[in-house]
Amino acid sequence: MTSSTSAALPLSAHGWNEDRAAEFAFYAEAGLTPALISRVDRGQCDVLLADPESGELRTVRADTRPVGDPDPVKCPCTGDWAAVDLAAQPLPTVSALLGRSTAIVRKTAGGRSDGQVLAANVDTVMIAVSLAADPDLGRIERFLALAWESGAVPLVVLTKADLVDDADFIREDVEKIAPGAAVLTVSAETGEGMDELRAHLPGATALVGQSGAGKSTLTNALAGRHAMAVQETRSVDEKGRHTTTTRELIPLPDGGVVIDTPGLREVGLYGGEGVDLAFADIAAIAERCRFDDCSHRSEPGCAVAAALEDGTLPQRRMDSYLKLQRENEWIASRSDARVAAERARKWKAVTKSMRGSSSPTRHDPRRTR
Ligand SMILES: Nc1nc2c(ncn2[C@@H]2O[C@H](COP(=O)(O)OP(=O)(O)OP(=O)(O)O)[C@@H](O)[C@H]2O)c(=O)[nH]1
Ligand SMILES: [Zn+2]
Repeated sequence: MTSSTSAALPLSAHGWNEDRAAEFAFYAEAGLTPALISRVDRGQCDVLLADPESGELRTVRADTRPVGDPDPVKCPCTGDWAAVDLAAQPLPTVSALLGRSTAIVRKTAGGRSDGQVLAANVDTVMIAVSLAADPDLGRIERFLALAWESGAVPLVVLTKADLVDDADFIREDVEKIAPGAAVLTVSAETGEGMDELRAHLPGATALVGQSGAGKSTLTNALAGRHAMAVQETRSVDEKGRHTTTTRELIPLPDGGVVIDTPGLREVGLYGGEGVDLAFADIAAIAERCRFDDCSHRSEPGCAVAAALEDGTLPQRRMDSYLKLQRENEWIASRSDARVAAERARKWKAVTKSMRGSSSPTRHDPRRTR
């Protein structure tokens, strides 16, 4: 066993594995320590690491400025694995980030087309939905698209089952809009469904959902301690103050981690295949269309139109699919425009520097090389 893996031993229960150790070997030679980012603030973060002396898991404050990036998606985020220089003064520094196995990326709130990483390296994205109000199917579909796109496995958890009599009926409705994902009902209050939930959560889990959905309550139940503050009143469901204000990673006593995220009001998608995965049932129907490139508008032999007609595919779900697809296309076109603008800017800089270095023997830049 190399010193870098033995030093990281307590981290093995929380996601450190051979792939990460192999990627880290380079940094181990430079004397850096492997660490898991548990929360990020402006310019600094908390990391979990194995204390080099005692071998115990310990939280350390570190400077993140060396790994800052103009692209917010590349900035350090909760769940990232990092190489930390513990000897740096006045504060340990994060010298590098390891590659991410998964990342939950949403479009930043507001009109901009930047991405924002909610959590990195999670195996499961747990979508918490309160049973205290009628579930908003469109919103769940949106969260599912975000979850599928992350590369992790989505899991829908209907919370506060103690408040309703028809939890199982609601679960059946939600299962219909969540192809490929498990849907569970739980109550943190009575403990109902909690064992089944635990069985679904090996490894790293991120909790997403609206404010008041019960994410922090679930995090505390899973952690077996009061790790996160919980809303005081129960009447604020679906609106109300946001209790959780930062994304926080909590190591679980039996291994694995949970990342609690603040309630999300706006969940803009950030492109990719997530929408198609979330609506795999529609893709399956479309395979039966007569034409391979059927637009499902007016073509003869359109299986999607037939499914809408006979009600096997609800119009609401089709509309939701088209809406999320359009949103994704908009983001894709925006990032294409951004790439083109970036390229133009670089080209301008290159030609400018060529002009600046003009000499009597200057060549036509198009003909050099
Ligand atoms: N009856 C009942 N109430 C619950 C249950 N789980 C959570 N609650 C209540 O729901 C409210 C919101 O719970 P939180 O855990 O703070 O919700 P959150 O999703 O973390 O909210 P933000 O931190 O704002 O994103 C609190 O008053 C909880 O006590 C449950 O299983 N049953
Ligand atoms: Zn069709």
